[in-house]
Amino acid sequence: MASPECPNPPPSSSSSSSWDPSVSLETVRATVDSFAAERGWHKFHTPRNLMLALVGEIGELAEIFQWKGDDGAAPNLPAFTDEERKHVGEELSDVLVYVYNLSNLPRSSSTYTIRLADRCGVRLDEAVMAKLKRNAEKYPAKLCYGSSAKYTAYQNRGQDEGETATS
Ligand SMILES: Nc1ccn([C@H]2C[C@H](O)[C@@H](COP(=O)(O)OP(=O)(O)OP(=O)(O)O)O2)c(=O)n1
Repeated sequence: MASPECPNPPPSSSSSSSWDPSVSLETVRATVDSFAAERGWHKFHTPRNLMLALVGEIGELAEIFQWKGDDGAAPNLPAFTDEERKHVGEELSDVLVYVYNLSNLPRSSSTYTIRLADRCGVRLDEAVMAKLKRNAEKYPAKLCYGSSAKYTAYQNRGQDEGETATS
């Protein structure tokens, strides 16, 4: 039986951004897995620690949206500066990285992360690859192997030893 016609059909897509198909979620997962292995960090990436890290990154994301109001945080983020928009992409990337490490979490969590980026007009495919590169620079394997300390703990030591651990 034919389905009844919708009187006001929605537009087929409201998407303002796109996704490079060469950046797959498997690329993100595998890159983070190598990143953790090269630093001896699998022992820190327990479900408990990843869940807490995920909540922390969602808090950082929420902070950028705080006080913007409904209109300011409408699709494509009209009240956000370019810097804030870039920051949204970075925090969404961290959320995606941690959600995807918690592979037992419902995949709807990554769906919401990707959908949110799309509605913000943020290219999450580009942002997440840039953030993964940045993470590797911030946490030089030689300096942080086997340690769960924040990158700020290596900054001075890195300069002394000719390594980079930039903020
Ligand atoms: N033990 C760790 C530490 C970091 N990361 C990765 C996942 C995130 O993508 C990013 C998080 O790094 P930071 O904890 O340094 O947090 P931020 O990048 O948000 O830096 P800041 O808190 O200075 O804004 O690095 C990880 O996988 N495991």
